[in-house]
Amino acid sequence: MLLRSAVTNTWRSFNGISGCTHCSKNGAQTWCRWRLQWKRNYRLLPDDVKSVRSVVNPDISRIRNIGIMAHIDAGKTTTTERMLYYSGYTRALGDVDDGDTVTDFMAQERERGITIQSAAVTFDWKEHRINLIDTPGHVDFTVEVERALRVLDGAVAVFDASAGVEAQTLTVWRQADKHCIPRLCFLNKMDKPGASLPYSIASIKKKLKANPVLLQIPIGSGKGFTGLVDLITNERVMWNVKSPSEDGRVFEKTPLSSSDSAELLSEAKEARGCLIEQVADLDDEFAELLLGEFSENFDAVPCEELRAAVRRVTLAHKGVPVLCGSALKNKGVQPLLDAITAYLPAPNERHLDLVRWYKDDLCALAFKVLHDKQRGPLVFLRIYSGTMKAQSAVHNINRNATERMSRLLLPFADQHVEIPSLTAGNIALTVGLKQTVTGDTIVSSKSSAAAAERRALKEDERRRGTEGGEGRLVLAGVEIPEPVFFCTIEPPTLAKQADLEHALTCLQREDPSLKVRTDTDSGQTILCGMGELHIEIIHDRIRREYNIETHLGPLQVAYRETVLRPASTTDTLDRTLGDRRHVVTVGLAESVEEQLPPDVKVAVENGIQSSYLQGPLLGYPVQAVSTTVESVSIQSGTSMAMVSACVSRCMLKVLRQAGCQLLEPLMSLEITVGEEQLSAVLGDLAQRRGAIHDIQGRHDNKLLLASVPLAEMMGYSTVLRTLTSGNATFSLQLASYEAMSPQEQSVVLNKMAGLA
Ligand SMILES: Nc1nc2c(ncn2[C@@H]2O[C@H](COP(=O)(O)OP(=O)(O)OP(=O)(O)O)[C@@H](O)[C@H]2O)c(=O)[nH]1
Repeated sequence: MLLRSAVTNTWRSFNGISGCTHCSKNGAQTWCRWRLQWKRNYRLLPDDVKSVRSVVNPDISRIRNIGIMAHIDAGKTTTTERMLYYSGYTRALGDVDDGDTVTDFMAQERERGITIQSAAVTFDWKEHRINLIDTPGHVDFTVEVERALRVLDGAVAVFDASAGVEAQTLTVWRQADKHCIPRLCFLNKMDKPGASLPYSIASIKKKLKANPVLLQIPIGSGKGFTGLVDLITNERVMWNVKSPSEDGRVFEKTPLSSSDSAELLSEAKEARGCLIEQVADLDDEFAELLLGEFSENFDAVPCEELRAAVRRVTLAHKGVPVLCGSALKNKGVQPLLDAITAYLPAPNERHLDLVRWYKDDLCALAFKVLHDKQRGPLVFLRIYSGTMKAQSAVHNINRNATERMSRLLLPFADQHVEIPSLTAGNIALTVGLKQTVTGDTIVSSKSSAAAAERRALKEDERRRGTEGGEGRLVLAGVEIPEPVFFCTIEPPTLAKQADLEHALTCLQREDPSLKVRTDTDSGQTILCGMGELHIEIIHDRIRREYNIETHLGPLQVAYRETVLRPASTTDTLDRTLGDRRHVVTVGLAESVEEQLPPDVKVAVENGIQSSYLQGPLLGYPVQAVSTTVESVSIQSGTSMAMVSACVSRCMLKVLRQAGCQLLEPLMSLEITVGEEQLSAVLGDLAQRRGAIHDIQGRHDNKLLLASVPLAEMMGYSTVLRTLTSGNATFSLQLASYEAMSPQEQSVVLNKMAGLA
């Protein structure tokens, strides 16, 4: 608390001062005040880190559940670290490159300088509670982003201002669109020589099809980037104040005046004029105000009105405010925090249909599970309605199970603060929920779920014709994409198999994109993941966290299978088990599914679905095939399991008749590379069956857009590093599954059969 008041005082003493040591006539006096302030701060710094215990349940209108999302390396973690520091929760500025950040707390994150797990941090900023989730930028961890977005009310998209919109930004932007999440853009890395505001704005318009609303313009560029003009207030915000630690906490905010350069004044005037006009175009209330009271001088419109209009525009998804700065050089983060509280919505401004059935009863969504060796599974929950209390029983609708929650915690990166209760709008961390997994809906009791069901039914009756059913009481879960890579995993000795299985079960609870199965032929355990890095990290975690040295088999591509032509067939299964004879005949071709009794229909569907899981060619999942049921005849006494078995056998037969073919994952690839190395990269891609779609200029670099089969991309990061002496970056994303040519397919088949 002491630290907080010191920070506020420091800021206040500079806010509104018309000069400082570098630019004012009364510099000496300012310098003195500044020195005094710093002395005071320094005395307070060592022990006075704020405690989240101070405010536990803020008013819902003052909560912001915010995600930070971007392409890899745009600076999300660095920005988050600054936020924690300026809001007074950390003593020192964490640095990704030094491996001492708060949010990247896993050993692998610190070593590699990347975010793997989304971390939730709670802090307050100017009377607002901010629950912030720093999400990974690497495509292998897209599921983490999806889980976070599911429970957020707003997001900050961070960009490298020298690169504009990059491949993964586009993916996370679309994810945010799907969840209707209002956003802000932060153009980071303005200190880089190639940073460009116009380029970034143009790429936001072109690639994201968004409507950027520019709220700031930078002052200086590259190394000379020293501050920005706040177009809402028409103030100059400068970080060139010399401070003992250069940590960016001290900055100077002064109204633009005639002492500023004519160039800056004219640039700011033009940008502010554009902002006012743009907001008036997007918001009728603001347009009316302008045309009424301020028709003579638009510029005189009060900044509060402009700010309120920008907020309405943001919440209505008509525009996206754009701010700029340099997190690494400690510039622009405090105004970003102000913008989060000013423009992004509070939980009660987002509307979820389902929540109204629960009224004031508890309704929460589990969006992440962490496995803690001492405390067991820790479940992250977003509370949508009601209150969550420690030491209470809760009901999991998806599992139809009542569980006891022992403790309730506020998540503070890898540290957790215990609290007695938490209200709607907050993000909680619970201990004791052993059955709950990602995507489950938690309510206070079975009877509260029943009461919600009655309310929903009543509403259905009133509206008549509205779809009812079980689904309406559970919150939508998280979509998990299918893995593209797999490999075998073996423990060092058979005695360790059980430990390995336990480790994999725990890791799967944490990470729904990790799939584990047993190969039916070899009995080997198979790990399936989203990419090379994903599998590498899992391997590493098993070693470090569970102390098991496992051996991974070669990484293999997860192909798919499909059919070449239509086919139909029938099959009869006649089997006597004990004293019971089971006889079933199935014909697969034309649909008569509607006429099947419900239990038979389920059994037939099970048989069809199970045969889709393993195609006849190499046992890969079958896709892009539709099966219709022509006839089913069942002798009395036949079990439904036998019906499913007969359907599966018939499916295998019909799929073989239809002739199967392999589909391979085709990736879209983006490479940023210097002009001199471009030809080497192109030559290499040609050998990888790559198709080049476009080569664009990006400052001094080239941006190469291509598609390449995943099978050709193993170990590509090392190859690219060697080819370009480390001067290129790339990103890879699954685009589609494409049919392989007969020659390529036979290479794969021979390889699998051990012939090549
Ligand atoms: N020049 C410059 N570099 C920055 C800035 N912000 C971050 N960086 C550097 O960019 C690199 C990536 O920063 P991170 O904060 O880890 O980026 P991230 O988006 O969290 O990365 P992932 O979590 O791995 O996706 C690090 O080397 C940072 O030091 C900035 O404002 N200017």
